[in-house]
Amino acid sequence: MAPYIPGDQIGMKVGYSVEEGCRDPALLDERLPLLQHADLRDKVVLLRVDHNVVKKGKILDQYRIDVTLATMYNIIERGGRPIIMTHIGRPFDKKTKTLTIKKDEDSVDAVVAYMQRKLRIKFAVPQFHATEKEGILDIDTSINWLIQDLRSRKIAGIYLPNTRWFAGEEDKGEKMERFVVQLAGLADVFVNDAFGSWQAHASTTHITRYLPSYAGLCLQDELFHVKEILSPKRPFVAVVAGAKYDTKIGPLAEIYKKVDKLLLGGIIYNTFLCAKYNIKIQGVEDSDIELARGLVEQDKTDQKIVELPLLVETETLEGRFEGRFRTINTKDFAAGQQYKYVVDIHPASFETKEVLDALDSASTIFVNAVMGFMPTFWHGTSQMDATIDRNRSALKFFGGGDTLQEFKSLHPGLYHAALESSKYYLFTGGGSVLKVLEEGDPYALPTVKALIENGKTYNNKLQQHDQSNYSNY
Ligand SMILES: Nc1ncnc2c1ncn2[C@@H]1O[C@H](COP(=O)(O)OP(=O)(O)OP(=O)(O)O)[C@@H](O)[C@H]1O
Ligand SMILES: O=C(O)[C@H](O)COP(=O)(O)O
Repeated sequence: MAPYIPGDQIGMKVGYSVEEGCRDPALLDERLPLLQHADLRDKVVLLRVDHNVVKKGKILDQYRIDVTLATMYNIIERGGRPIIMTHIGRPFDKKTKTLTIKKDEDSVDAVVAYMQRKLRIKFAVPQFHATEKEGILDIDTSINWLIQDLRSRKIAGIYLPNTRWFAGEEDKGEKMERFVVQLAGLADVFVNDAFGSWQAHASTTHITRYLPSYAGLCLQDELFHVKEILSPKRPFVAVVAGAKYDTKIGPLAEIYKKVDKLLLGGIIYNTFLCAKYNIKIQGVEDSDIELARGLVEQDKTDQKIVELPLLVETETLEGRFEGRFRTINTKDFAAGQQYKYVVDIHPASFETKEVLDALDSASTIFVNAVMGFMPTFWHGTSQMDATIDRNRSALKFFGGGDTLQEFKSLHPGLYHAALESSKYYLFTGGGSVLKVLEEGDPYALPTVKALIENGKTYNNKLQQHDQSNYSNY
């Protein structure tokens, strides 16, 4: 406890301040411009968050929203007026190059409704004209009406439509430039609080070229904690599974060098098995199998990948129908064989000696893993969570939108205990942690690098006033 002495006039103790619960910003790289250092009074603040928690129009786990509320409170308490934005899902199909807006599935409405219920304040969501295959081409000037209401405090905030509904968000050329300039024109300051959204897109990275930009409080926390797995206590085991093969196979090769053991699941594992055993699994693309060959070669000598031997094969993705799914064993794989969809790791895989040895002896475990096709094939993920929890002494880091969401829905008690436990840390982004592990440096994430570059340009100096009042947020 420290005495709290208000102003200069009184000069005596009239209360005390509680030190606990505030992170010391000095523990972060000093090149990173921090929200605490921004001048926010009467400024419109464009805040990028990762509220990518909506599945088919519903929120399954609010964690990623809740951890950004401190940043929102900080902005509003210091006189800023927020325009919030997030991506939801992957509406742009890289293969067909079409952007499909599915209002019932990937709009921000469920997030806005949740925040309004939670905070009892009102947000407005602007509507823009969308084309059929390219999404929204322009932010039109009708938004100025909402900005007027925002400045005059008639509304508490503006929440933009899904950033990936905009043609410029993932573009690399003119459409991106146009979108970024329009976005920047809405605000005075940019704050990035989206640790999970590491990909260099318009609203995460390019926007920093046009506005003074700062790291939000959630991003700061995540950068602080991710350092802990860059120098892990060994043995270090990573479990990587799920669906995002395209963005995760690259980092995996580097991560392989850094771990002692690696367990794979989901589409990533299917692809690896196709490359290793020269088999075919329905839905696994030949081009992806080629990308996995490097990992197979690497593992012939280093033997770090612990095989989960029993898998679940199904004839249909429509459901779990008796007689239409079966257990298969990697021991039976022979070159040239063809399998239907492989949609889960059989729970018994986690009872084999090799797997138990790896997980029970680990001192650090990183989990970015949904083992099966959800919500139907959940059994492998459930067993994985339980097996990992048996190791009471290891530091356990879970990261990823779906990873956390499934952890919560399959083991609600354990999930809530993990939130409070010093042996667990839950990251909002799984792909981001993989990227940090690949780069070996949290400040090398493209989004974070952009903030640092911006700091040099705008020379975001800590103001005396802000330092005394806000450096302990
Ligand atoms: N064998 C499989 N076949 C098809 N889909 C699978 C399979 N295994 C897992 N999945 C799907 O993978 C998805 C989760 O993967 P994803 O890579 O998005 O993980 P994540 O935890 O959200 O990480 P990140 O935060 O990096 O996105 C789930 O929707 C699940 O249904
Ligand atoms: O869920 C996630 O991992 C983040 O929101 C990032 O999503 P992305 O991999 O589609 O960029």
